[in-house]
Amino acid sequence: MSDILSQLDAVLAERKDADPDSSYVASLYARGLDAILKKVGEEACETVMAAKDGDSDHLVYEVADLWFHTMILLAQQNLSSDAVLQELARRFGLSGLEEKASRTT
Ligand SMILES: N=c1c2ncn([C@@H]3O[C@H](COP(=O)(O)OP(=O)(O)OP(=O)(O)O)[C@@H](O)[C@H]3O)c2ncn1[C@@H]1O[C@H](COP(=O)(O)O)[C@@H](O)[C@H]1O
Repeated sequence: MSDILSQLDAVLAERKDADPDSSYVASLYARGLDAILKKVGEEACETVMAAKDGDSDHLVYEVADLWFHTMILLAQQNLSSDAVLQELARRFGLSGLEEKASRTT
């Protein structure tokens, strides 16, 4: 299923050259970083509210919106979901409690 992330990454990269009037993603790029960050913040709040509702379909819908907008943020910063997947892979199997205890700062 992570294939959809790489397919979407490819679309998000293509949209950098697209007409903002013909693409939602291109319109967000055109509005700039602050507009993208505002959408990420809104979608994070909507995710919290959906979780509190206890409606699992609604929660999945809102998390999809949040992932989508964070992927736009990564693309705008010349990154992709692959960097995040690699970071999660690096952490895999590393206990969060042990990692916290090993921090020097
Ligand atoms: N996955 C998505 C996706 N998820 C959500 N959205 C859009 O994100 C927008 C913001 O969602 P909201 O629920 O906040 O809606 P809203 O309140 O009306 O939005 P705003 O007025 O605040 O912008 C809506 O227009 C949704 O349709 C998406 N738009 C596009 N994609 C993917 O991105 C691809 C490229 O899209 P375009 O750039 O539009 O061609 C598509 O083929 C899809 O694969």
